Amino acid sequence: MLSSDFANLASEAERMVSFGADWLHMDIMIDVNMQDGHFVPNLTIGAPVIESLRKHTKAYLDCHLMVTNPLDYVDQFGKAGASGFTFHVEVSKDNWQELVKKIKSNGMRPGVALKPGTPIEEVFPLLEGENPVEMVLVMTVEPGFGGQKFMPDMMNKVRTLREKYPTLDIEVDGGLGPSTIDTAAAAGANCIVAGSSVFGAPESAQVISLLRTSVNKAQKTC
Ligand SMILES: O=C(CO)[C@@H](O)[C@H](O)COP(=O)(O)O
Repeated sequence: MLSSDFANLASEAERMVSFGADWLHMDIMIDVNMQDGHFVPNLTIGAPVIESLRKHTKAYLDCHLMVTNPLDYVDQFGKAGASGFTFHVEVSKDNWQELVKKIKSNGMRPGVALKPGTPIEEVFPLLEGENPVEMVLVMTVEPGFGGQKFMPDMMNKVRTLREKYPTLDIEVDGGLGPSTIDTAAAAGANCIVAGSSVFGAPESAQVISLLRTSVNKAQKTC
């Protein structure tokens, strides 16, 4: 939803659901009380906006927390009605087990994300054991802004994940659209985040349908 009209978020959400979106991907960029800056060079929305939006939609709110201390936000987002809570592995190597437990106890689905420069091996521990994350978000752009160019090199990460974890939900995020979806789907991605290619299209519903068809051809959708 980063590409949507934030002044009309509820109606934009309803519009995308009516066009066939399965999930609404919410880019959360809200580091506060940070001495050393922010996890990403941008600010967007926080839990109060999720709480307001939840009053207008039953859609799955797939929250991607691009923040330095995700543990600080779990309770807020759970109470606000978030469906998925995806944190970054770069800032949770020491406390991901606590994070996953807290996310689940708040009724949300835990996911882990990684930036383009982070090796895929860094998420493997979070997929093992009795309390694993349930989705991996492979960033295909540097997080912080929509409308950037898809990074095809990230598909090696998706292929590696798909081979190792055949039933895992693998989400890709950044520069996905009609010209890049087949590459991502063929690599094994089954959850597709698309902002500017959908919101910027004259026929958004057609783009959503094209994305889904490509993934269905390659494998099942998430
Ligand atoms: O998390 C991010 C950006 O930080 C992504 O969700 C982008 O917002 C995707 O936008 P498009 O590349 O699809 O326009």
